[in-house]
Amino acid sequence: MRVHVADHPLVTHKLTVLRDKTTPSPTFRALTEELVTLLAYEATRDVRTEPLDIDTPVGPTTGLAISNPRPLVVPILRAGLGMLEGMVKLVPTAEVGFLGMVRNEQTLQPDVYAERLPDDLSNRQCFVLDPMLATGGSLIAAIDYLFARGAVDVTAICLIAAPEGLDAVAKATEGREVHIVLGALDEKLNELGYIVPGLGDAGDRLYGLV
Ligand SMILES: O=P(O)(O)OC[C@H]1O[C@H](OP(=O)(O)OP(=O)(O)O)[C@H](O)[C@@H]1O
Ligand SMILES: O=c1cc[nH]c(=O)[nH]1
Ligand SMILES: [Mg+2]
Repeated sequence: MRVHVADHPLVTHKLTVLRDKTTPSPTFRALTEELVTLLAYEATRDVRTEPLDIDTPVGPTTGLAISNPRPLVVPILRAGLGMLEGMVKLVPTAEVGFLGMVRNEQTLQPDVYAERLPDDLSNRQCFVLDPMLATGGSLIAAIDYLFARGAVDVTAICLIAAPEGLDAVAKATEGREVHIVLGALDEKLNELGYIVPGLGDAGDRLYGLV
């Protein structure tokens, strides 16, 4: 598993505002979208492309285009939905699938309550969006879904991760092509399974519902 932690002052600045408990939902949503765009730049570094011949007003040249089959972007509901617009702004030709998951707050195990993905993902590059990688249970379940359908590689974009969750994902996905792009790698998980210092419950902060 390849992990990239963004080391850029713009990312850290925006994350600092996001973490602040006084930041209201509208600002939180705007910053989440801006952050995913910055992280997507790194996450799409290995997106598959093919040469494309075009004519500029001055003459012919060969550029490149994102190859078919198009990349699949999969936000994990709810909180991952806050990252979708930022991602598709950068990769407008991507297809979008959805996975709805909620972590049981007692067992910390993810429950899948919605799934809308293409049946056949063979030869597809997939980009999973979820702001928080805590125990890793939700991301492991999402990655398992995608590989079970034939995905060839999966890149997850997360704003914040805990070291415990990152280790769990690395173990569970050994031997598979999995990349993780993070805005920050935090200190630890607390006894309730929240990332410390983290930003609290990302879904609640985005959408204000419990
Ligand atoms: O790594 P894990 O321990 O699995 O925790 C991370 C998950 O928790 C949050 O979702 P949550 O279950 O709160 O659902 P929500 O997005 O609807 O708030 C977050 O968006 C991840 O999906
Ligand atoms: O810190 C955490 C852990 C899981 N889910 C969140 O939204 N935040
Ligand atoms: Mg939540």
